[in-house]
Amino acid sequence: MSHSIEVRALRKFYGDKLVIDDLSFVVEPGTVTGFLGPNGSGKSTTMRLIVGLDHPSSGTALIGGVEYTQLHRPLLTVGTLLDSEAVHPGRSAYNHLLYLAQTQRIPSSRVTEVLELVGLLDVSGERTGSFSLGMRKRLGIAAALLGDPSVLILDEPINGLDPDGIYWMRNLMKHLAREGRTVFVSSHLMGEMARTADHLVVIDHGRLIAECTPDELIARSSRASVLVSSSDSARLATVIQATGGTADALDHDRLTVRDLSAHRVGELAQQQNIAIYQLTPQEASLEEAFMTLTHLDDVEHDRPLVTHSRGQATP
Ligand SMILES: Nc1ncnc2c1ncn2[C@@H]1O[C@H](COP(=O)(O)OP(=O)(O)OP(=O)(O)O)[C@@H](O)[C@H]1O
Repeated sequence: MSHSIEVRALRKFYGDKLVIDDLSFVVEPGTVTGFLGPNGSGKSTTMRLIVGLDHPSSGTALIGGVEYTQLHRPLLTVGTLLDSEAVHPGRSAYNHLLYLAQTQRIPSSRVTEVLELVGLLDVSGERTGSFSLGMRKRLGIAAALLGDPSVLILDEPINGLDPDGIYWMRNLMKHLAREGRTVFVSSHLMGEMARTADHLVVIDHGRLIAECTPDELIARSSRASVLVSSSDSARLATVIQATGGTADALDHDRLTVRDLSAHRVGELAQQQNIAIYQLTPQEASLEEAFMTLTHLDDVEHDRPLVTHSRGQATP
């Protein structure tokens, strides 16, 4: 059975500092949900609250309707890869996983299975202290998958991986979601999230600012633009500005135009007898959309971009 993650009116104070501020969102099974936010916005804290490593000041974080600490054998429901997870450097990969398996009465045959799944079977007898960052991440994923859980909570799993490792992790997360699992993953790498995530939860200063698909976030961005190369950039820029657009020179014959469509720019150039060499709509990247969203003022943050009905689940 698959479980969703449901965060409701979550607040967390550290001393008198409010770090998580009335945060609510839902993560559904069968999807990779990216958890985005600037440094210090509260992603790791939220994940720690979900898995009971810290207590909320108020509000709830439920997995399949119950708190993590109420789960009887948690590794069978939730697999985690959190930054803080430490592995004893003197222990072999196999023994590390075997120890974890024994704490939850998971058969040792599963240890071999997950080692094979993450590509560490050949080095499973080696001490983890000699492992590269990529190998340690794979070992962390193996530990997360040990109990064949329906929910995976992964904090920055891609950070520090080489291109092969990123490709492997991306496909693994998609595969796990296709199997019907709930995959909740934080990342700083917007390009990766655009390729991997079906849904996004975006926070800033501990508050929800968007719960939507990557495409919806990009559509919200005001950074969409048109790249124009022409025979007279300076004159075209003047006309564009007089018509309500903005035009920034990229170099002597190219402009980046905002707030006017490519169609309109073409018409204006024709009216002015300016030759157009190139006219290309530029879709904002997820990174640009994210920058736009996280630089909105507080008033606009009071109206988060929630385009999915799961954001309105019952309290
Ligand atoms: N145990 C703690 N005691 C006091 N403050 C804390 C504690 N843990 C986190 N914080 C503060 O809470 C805020 C959110 O931190 P958190 O690590 O959750 O953010 P993050 O979004 O995961 O950041 P990053 O992307 O840089 O990892 C930060 O201001 C951090 O300093």
